[in-house]
Amino acid sequence: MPPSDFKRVIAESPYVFIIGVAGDSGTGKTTFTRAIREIFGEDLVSTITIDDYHKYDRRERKELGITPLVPEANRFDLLEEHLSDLKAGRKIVKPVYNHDNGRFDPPVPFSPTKILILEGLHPFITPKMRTLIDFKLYVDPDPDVKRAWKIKRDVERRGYSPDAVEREMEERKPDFERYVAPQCLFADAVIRIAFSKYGREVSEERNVYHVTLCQNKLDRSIGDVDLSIDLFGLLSLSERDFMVEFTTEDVGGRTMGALTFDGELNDAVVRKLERNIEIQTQVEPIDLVQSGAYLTAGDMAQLILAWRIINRRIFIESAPETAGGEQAASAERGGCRCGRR
Ligand SMILES: Nc1ncnc2c1ncn2[C@@H]1O[C@H](COP(=O)(O)OP(=O)(O)O)[C@@H](O)[C@H]1O
Ligand SMILES: O=C(COP(=O)(O)O)[C@H](O)[C@H](O)COP(=O)(O)O
Repeated sequence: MPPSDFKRVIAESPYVFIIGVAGDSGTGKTTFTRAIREIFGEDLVSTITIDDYHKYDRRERKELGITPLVPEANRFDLLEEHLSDLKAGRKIVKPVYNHDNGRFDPPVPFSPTKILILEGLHPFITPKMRTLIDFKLYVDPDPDVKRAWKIKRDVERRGYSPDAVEREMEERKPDFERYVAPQCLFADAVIRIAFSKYGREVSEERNVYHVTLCQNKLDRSIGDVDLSIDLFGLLSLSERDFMVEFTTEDVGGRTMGALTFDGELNDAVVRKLERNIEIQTQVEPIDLVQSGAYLTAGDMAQLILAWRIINRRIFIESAPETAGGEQAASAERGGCRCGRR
């Protein structure tokens, strides 16, 4: 497929490709989802947040003494129905949860786009949801990163006090461990985020993190992307600290390839890498360097993930009958999370 054809092929195909993004509150799901929308274009991508499918409003949850992490506090039957409709190209009328007041706004009409992102606490919780989702991502920041992100966001944008956020995080921990974390066993890719090894202030001031992308093996590669392309030569062009490492990691009993980045790359290096990916895959990679002269480790992980999602989408175009199957180990196996805590 010529590079420029990729978006046209998606736009013209009837297939609705669903990307699921799972993770705890404040782990970067919405931020990541926004980046994917920018990469593929607003006309092709829309997002559903699973918070809209809460069964109870904030006051009712308080009265019942349950957190939104408990599956029974959510309308997964309705969500399954809606996902099936959207996958079949049908419009839905979607509920809306309002984070400002903790209540529900009137439902809104929602039309399917060719790429649909489903993000929230439980996208992989039922077998049907797992079957409907084509690419599953689990975001897993270190507890100290998660704490810093969640406090900042909930204080600045949702009107909570830092103490209230900390208290809530503590209260939610058992339900997180029980109902949200095990979903990483179903993921095609897991993103782990730690503060930069070059210093926490580098993370806080320049948004540079130590990011590990754990991935399943590809269904079928659209060309082996050889990232070893004189990587040393490339990296020595970089004006700032940058590291890349490839290992394998145990993710709940599965061995996944783990690609770790930390630091920043300047645009000359990134353009060379992008060009190399383009030549090898025949898919035009997303132009990520437009936003600034430096690309962070997190941007780099997003680029690889976006390429991986494209790969899966092309695979489905060529073999639609194999799409959406159960791919990972059962969550019952071992009952562990991402195998690292
Ligand atoms: N990749 C990232 N780099 C830097 N900060 C991030 C990143 N992802 C999330 N954050 C911070 O964490 C906060 C919560 O992220 P958000 O995407 O709203 O989480 P979620 O949707 O999982 O609840 C954001 O407001 C932002 O401050
Ligand atoms: O856990 C989450 C998920 O949201 P997100 O992933 O967007 O943080 C929220 O706490 C609930 O949706 C309700 O929260 P509240 O009672 O605070 O409205």
